[in-house]
This record gives sequence, structure tokens and C-alpha cells, in this order.
Amino acid sequence: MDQREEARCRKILTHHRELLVSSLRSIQCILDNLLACGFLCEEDVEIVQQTVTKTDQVRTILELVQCKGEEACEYFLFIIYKVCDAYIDLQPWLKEINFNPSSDIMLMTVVNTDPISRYSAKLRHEMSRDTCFIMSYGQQEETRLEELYTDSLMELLNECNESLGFVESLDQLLGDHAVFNPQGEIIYVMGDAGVGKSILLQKLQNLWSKKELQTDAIFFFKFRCRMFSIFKETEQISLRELLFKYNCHPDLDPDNEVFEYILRFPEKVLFTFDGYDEIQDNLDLTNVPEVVSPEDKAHPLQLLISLLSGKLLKNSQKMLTARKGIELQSRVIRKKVILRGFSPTHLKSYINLNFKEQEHRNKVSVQLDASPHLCGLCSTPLFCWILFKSFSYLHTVHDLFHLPDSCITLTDIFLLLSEVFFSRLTSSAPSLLKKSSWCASETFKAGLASLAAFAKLALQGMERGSFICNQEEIAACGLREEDLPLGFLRPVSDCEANGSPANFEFLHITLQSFLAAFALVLDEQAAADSILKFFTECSRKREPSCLLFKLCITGSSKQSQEKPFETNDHLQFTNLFLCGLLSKAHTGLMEHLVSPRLLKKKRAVLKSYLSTGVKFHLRGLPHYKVDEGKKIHVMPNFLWMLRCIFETGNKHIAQMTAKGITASLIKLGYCNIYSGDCAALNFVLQHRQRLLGVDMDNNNISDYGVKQLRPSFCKITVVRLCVNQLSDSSIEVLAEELCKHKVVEVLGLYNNHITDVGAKLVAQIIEECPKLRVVKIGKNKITSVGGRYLASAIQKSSSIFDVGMWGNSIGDEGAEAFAEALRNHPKLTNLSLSANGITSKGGKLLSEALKENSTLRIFWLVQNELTDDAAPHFAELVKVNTGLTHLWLINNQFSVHGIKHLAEALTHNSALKEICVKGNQLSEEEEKEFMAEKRLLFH
Ligand SMILES: Nc1ncnc2c1ncn2[C@@H]1O[C@H](COP(=O)(O)OP(=O)(O)OP(=O)(O)O)[C@@H](O)[C@H]1O
Repeated sequence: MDQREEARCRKILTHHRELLVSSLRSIQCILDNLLACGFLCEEDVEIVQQTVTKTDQVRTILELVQCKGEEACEYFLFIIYKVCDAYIDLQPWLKEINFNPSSDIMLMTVVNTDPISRYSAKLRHEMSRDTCFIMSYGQQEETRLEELYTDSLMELLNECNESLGFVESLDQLLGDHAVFNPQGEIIYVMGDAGVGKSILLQKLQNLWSKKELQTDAIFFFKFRCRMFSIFKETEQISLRELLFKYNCHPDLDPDNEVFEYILRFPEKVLFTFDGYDEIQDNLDLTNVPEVVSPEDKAHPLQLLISLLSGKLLKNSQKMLTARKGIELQSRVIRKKVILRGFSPTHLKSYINLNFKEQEHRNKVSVQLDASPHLCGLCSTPLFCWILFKSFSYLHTVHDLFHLPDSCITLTDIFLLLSEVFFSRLTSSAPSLLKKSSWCASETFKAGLASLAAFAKLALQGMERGSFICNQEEIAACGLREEDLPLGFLRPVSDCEANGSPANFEFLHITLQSFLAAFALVLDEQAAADSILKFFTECSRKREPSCLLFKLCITGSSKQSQEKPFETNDHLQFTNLFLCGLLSKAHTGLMEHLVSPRLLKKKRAVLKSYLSTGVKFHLRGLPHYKVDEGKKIHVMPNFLWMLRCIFETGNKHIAQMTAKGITASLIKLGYCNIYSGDCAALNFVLQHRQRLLGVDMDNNNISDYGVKQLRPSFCKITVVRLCVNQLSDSSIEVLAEELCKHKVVEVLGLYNNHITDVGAKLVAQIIEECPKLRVVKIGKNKITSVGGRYLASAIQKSSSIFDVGMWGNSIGDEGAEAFAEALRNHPKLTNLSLSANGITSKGGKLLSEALKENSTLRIFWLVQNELTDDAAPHFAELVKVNTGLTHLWLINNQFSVHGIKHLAEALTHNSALKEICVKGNQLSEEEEKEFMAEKRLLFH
């Protein structure tokens, strides 16, 4: 403030009195500060407070400060300037009047007593308290989030689920990066069970609480979707209750300013909704009107849907997590993120965080390095956490420190977890138990009563479709007070479960699935075939039971009927664990817990069901005719079958499955296969006698998965592993195996992380595999060095006819090598060198060489840097080469002059069907010049 302008602030207050009277809120904060700095006295404050309306209160304050002089007026403005969140409406005005506090005023203190800021601070405080620990064993043991949180792979997707790259920092999640629908409000985070969706939200909440998250949100409300299922159908609450009761209440807010602020500035609010898939849509809300007014009361689920669909608090920021397979309408999604678990580097960091002693770190690393299967399982943080925590525990109690056998299954992992829980019952004197005669069955036998009770509770929850249980249900299952701290259950924090501290949930849904399977095995009363109840449920097509969901944000009901198996993962997991518990491998343990006769009977029921189910499933799949013969495209349910078969370890069923695939190509694309599944796939493929093509494109197989498939490559003719996070180490395995067996015909490696090192190995495969016809290695990280290896191998191959190199960076040097390969090649028919940074220099070499080629039909040079300099050479090629049928030159830099050359050349060649030149540098007018030449495509 320019001090020479005497009484400027006073004048401002007079001049803008009307604006201030109508806009000023949070009066108490103004009064508190004016009082604290001595500009007002107690009596002044009382006068203001006795004034009835808010506007009159402002008038009185203005009069008082103006009476007190210029400094008081300036301080009044300074309060508004400093507490900007509370006076957000007046910030543009302050800028407009060019308010700059003087150095004297700047020395004065302003205390933020505004309810909005206070509430924001309270939310931050409570969120910090609630999020600083990560769940751990039992209720006693907790680990600080900061000490264990490890980055994981988070891939950004577009509307069509194509990759937009990986998230580089957590701030990117909330920012504008990779937004494909600016009108959408939901940041949709997907991922498999245990991949870390909840922990990611917890991390974001924790960062926000410490003001370390880049966002302008001043309020953050977190919800777990499972809580919405515990309300009675008749329960009605208001939006205010939903926000404040299930997070925290604002203090000292007599005028309801906080809620008003939220309604006025929803963009300042950030919501996280965790586990959308956990909502059990068994409430019939179809006839209830949609909520749109924030004052209305409604069922909490309706409020949730209204929030998500933008009918309430439009423009608020929302992050929603769900297991994969839940389809939301694109119009509500702003951006999509898929969690892919730990990469090898992340896994290393996680090992270091978990094991403090170097000796232990080394031991674990060595054992993991020796078992790609274990690494595959450990790419899912939940499984990794269980394994690591179990080792640590077993080590302290039993002096054992080694990872379980290399062919460990998921059932083994959850048995291990349970064993650790139950060993608490017997390990009151751990030092005495530090012995090598450690026996799992003894531990389970000792804990059988509790196990049966937990299992019953878990099963009842599954049957009800509920992930939360109350004290009565717990007691009814026979659980005692002393069982609760074992670790299977944890209390649902007060605010989440309807204010009642009596509610509990299982440590993780997958643990509940495991225990439910245990209940099915332990049950001596029910008929043996009742173990199949969830198999039956999973194979039934789901009816759209909550239309409100479908209408508002979920994908169409037709879609959900077509994909009936995708939203009941928890039941599929129960089936999987059932297979594991009834497997031969676990007979020893289970016979201690169930009568051997009953166990045998149940095993027979399961075996018969799986054998028939697999046959039925495979027979029912539609077959298509493709170049490679007959093809089948399996449904995602097939993956669950593979997983179940692997858990049973039953070779007979594996053989039958392998034999039942009558097609020569099986398509497992987009099936959500992750590296941990590859052992299951390998288990079945190993039992196949005949050769088979396997299309595994667009999954999450990674290097660990490829390593597990190693024994199967001797039979695989079509190896399609596009978009699967493979690095050069996968290509090492492929080169070894494919060159050894020489049966490969198609190799698809598009969109992975292959560098020149991998390209050299692919070149070796091309040279050494005489049946290899197709190689797709586009969108990797191959430069001219790798390009030269590949070109030289292609030159030597007499079988290869289709090569895709799109989206690398081989440049002109690579183009030169490909030119050599093309010259007189005996077979090559289709070649793509699009998006490779090739200039006219490379273009000239390629077109020259192609004049001497008679096999190439389709040539792709889209999105390079070809200019008119290359045009005469391509024109010459067009005149001479009569084999070429399609030339793709889209998105280069040809002008009308270059195109003229091509058009003229076309008149000499009747064999060429089209040259596509869309996206070059011609105006619409110029394009019209070539209308007569129909084979020159501009659109
Ligand atoms: N980024 C991470 N860093 C460290 N540990 C993690 C991470 N992500 C997950 N975990 C571990 O895995 C466990 C399970 O993770 P989380 O509950 O977040 O999975 P989820 O994807 O929400 O599973 P679900 O869909 O089954 O609910 C966590 O309790 C934690 O121990």
C-alpha cells in the first residue's frame, strides 16, 4: 500500500461498502482478529454480535473500523487478504483494487479462526491420525505407512483402455495429465485383488493431511463403499450427515458456513470412494427418485450415486477404486488408472523396507531370484506382504528363514498366514518353541475351534454378500473375546460403520474368501456337493439387480450380462481356495481337521465338477477360422478355471483341459492374466501333446510370467505377448527356448520395453527359426543399432513375410539396413517402418532398394519425416515396381509438389491399389487438384 495515499483503505471501505456488506462471511474471524489487535474492544464486539442480521453486522464492523482510522481499515482488508480460503469470494476484488499490505501491517498477526479453515485443519488432523499406519498382523502390530509404502506400477489408460504411459508421481494422479474426458469427474483406479488400491488412497489421504499433495482441495472426504451396504433399505440421511458423520463434524460453526461453503465451492472438495465393487447391489432403489437437492434426505447409496454422477456437488474431485471388470460409463470418467503391482525394482525396495538385516535381505533376494513363480506372486503387494511377514514371524518363533517351496500356491500363502495367526495361541513362550520340529498341522489342530468359528463367520458373510459383521453375528458363530485379537478380524473404525464400534471386518476380503472355503471343507453336516455353491453362483448370469446403478454410472446392463463373471472375484477366490484345500498336496493337513472319508467324498465331487465344467466350457466356446487354423477366444472365466486347476494340482484335469482345446490357436487376450497366473497356464500347457498357438496380448504377464512359461514354449507356435510389460530379460528366455525348439511361426512383442539388447536376441530368433513368418516388435525402444540386427536377420530369413516395426527409432541408419534386407528378399510381403524418424535420406534408400524387390505388397512409412526430396524416388519406385499394392505415406511432410510426382507415377502403374497421403502438407484446395486420381487417398 502506498503510504502517501492517506486514508486510502478507509475510502475503499466506503466506496465498496455495498459489495462488502453483501459478500463478507466468516464475521467471527474478522471480529476475533480486530479484537486481538486492539482495533476493537469487547464492547464493540458485543455491539456487533447483538445485531440481528449478518449484513447489519458487517455494516456495524465497517462503521467501527472506519471510526478507528486508516490502520484499522487496512488491517481489516489484511484479514481478508490473509485468510483467503474463508474470503474466497473477495480475493478477485482485492486483486482488482490492487491491495498490497504495507510493511507495517504485514508485521501484524492474523489468526485464522474461520470455521472453514478450522474444519479443513480438523479434517487434516484426523486424516493424518487415521492414515499413518498400515494394517498388519493382529490388532497389536502396526507399521507406519511411511516405513512400508512402496511405489508400484500405475498405468494410465485412455477411453479405449489403451496405455497412455505410467504415472510418474502421485501428484500426477489428480492433475490434468492423461485426462481423456474433461467433463468427467471421476478418476477411476482399477486393479486386481490386493494390488494396492486401498493403500494408494491411504497414501494420498496421508499426503493431503500433511499438505504434501499438489491439490487445491481444502476438504477431503474418504469413504469405503462397503459401508453403503450396511444401511437398512429404509434408512434416509442428508448429504450433510453423510459428509460430517462419516468423516468428522465441524466445530464452532453456528451458521453452517462449512456446509454452505462446500455447496458453493464443490471444486474445493476431494472425495475418495474405495472398493466400488464391494457394494452389494441387493437394495431395490429403482422406484426412488434421484437425489439432486443437497437438502433432501435419501438412502446413503442414492447419495453416493448422485455424488458420483455429478448430480450432487457437481465439479467436486472424485477418485473411485474398484476391482477390474466393473465398467463405468465413459461420460463420468475423467481419467483411468490401472494398478499393475510391484515391478522387479519396486519389489527390491519392498524387500529392503521389510527386512532390516542385510543377511535377511540377501536370503530373500536369492530365493526370489531362483523362483519366477514366487516373484510373480509377489508382484501383488498383498501376497508379497503375507509372505514376507510370515517369514519374519516364523523366523522369530521357529528359527526358520526360508521361503516356501517354489511351486507355492495361493492356498499355501493363506495357510501360512492362518498358521501365523494360530501359532499365537500356542506361542506364549516363543523361546521354548524355537525348534526345528515345527509342525503346521499341530498348530491348526490346536486352533481348530477358532478356525471353524472364523470360517463360519466368513462363509455367512459371503452368503449374505456382506463384508462387515456385528458382535451378535460374531458371537453366534462361537467366537470368543480372546479369539478376536488373533488377527483375522479388525474393527471397523467408528465413523465408517454407522457410529457403532461393534462392527468388524476381515483383514482383507481375500482372507474372508479363504476362510469361507475352509468352512465349506470343514462342514460335516451339509451334503458334500454343497461345496459347489459358489461355482454355481459364478456360472449363473447376473441379472441387473440395481437399475439405478446401471442408469447412472455403470455400463449398460447388456454389457454386464455379457460379462457375467467379472464382479464376483471374492466368490471365485473361495472356489480357488476350495480347490487348494481339497488338493492332494494338503491332504496331510486337512485329514487332521476333517474326517478322511468326508474329505475323499468332497474331493471326488470337486474333481467331477471341474472335469465336466472344463469340458463344457471349452465345447461351448465359439470357433473362428484364421490363417493359423481354428481359433477360440476364451472368456475371463477360463482364467479362473486355470487358476482352480492349478490349485488342485490335479494332472488328470490339466491333461483333460489341454486335450479339450481342439483349436490350433487359443486367444487369451485382455483376460487380465498377471505374472502369478503363468504357472497355472504352464501347468495346463505342459500336458498338451500337440502344438498350439497362444495369443496372450494385452495382459500383465511381465518377465516373471515369461520365465514361468519357459517349459511350454516347446509347443507354442504362435507366441503373442504384445502389451505385457516385457523387458529384454524375457527376450533372453524366448531366444533360448524358441531357438531350441524351432516351432515358432508368429512372434508378437509389440508395445513392451525391449531395447537394442532384446532386438539382437529377436534377430537371433528370426535367423534360427525356419518357420517364423510374422514378427511384430513395434512400439519398443529399438534404435538404429537394434534396427540393423533385425534387418540383417530378416535379410537372411527365407520364411519371414510380415514385419511390424512401428514406433521405434531406427532412423535413417536403420532404414539403410532395411533397404538392404528388402532388396531381392524372397518372401517379405508386409513391412511397417512407420514412426521411426526416417527422413528423405532413408526414404530414398528404401525406395531405391524396393525397385529390386518383387515380394513386398504393403509398405508402411506413416508418421516419418519424408519431404518432397524423397518424392521423385518414390515416384520412380511406383513406376518400376508392379508388385506393390499399398503404399502408406500418411502424416509425412510432402507438399503439393511431391504429391504431383506420385500422382504422375501412378498413371504408369495399374497394379498399385492405393497410396495413402492423408495428413501431409496440402491445403484442401490443393488436395482437390488430385481428385481425378482415385488411388491417391487424402481421407
Ligand atoms: N504400495 C504399497 N506399498 C506397500 N504395501 C502395499 C502397497 N500396496 C499394497 N500393499 C500391501 O498389500 C495389502 C493389500 O493392499 P490393498 O488392501 O490396498 O489392496 P486392494 O487393491 O485394495 O485389494 P482389494 O481389491 O482386494 O480390496 C496392504 O494391506 C499392504 O500391506
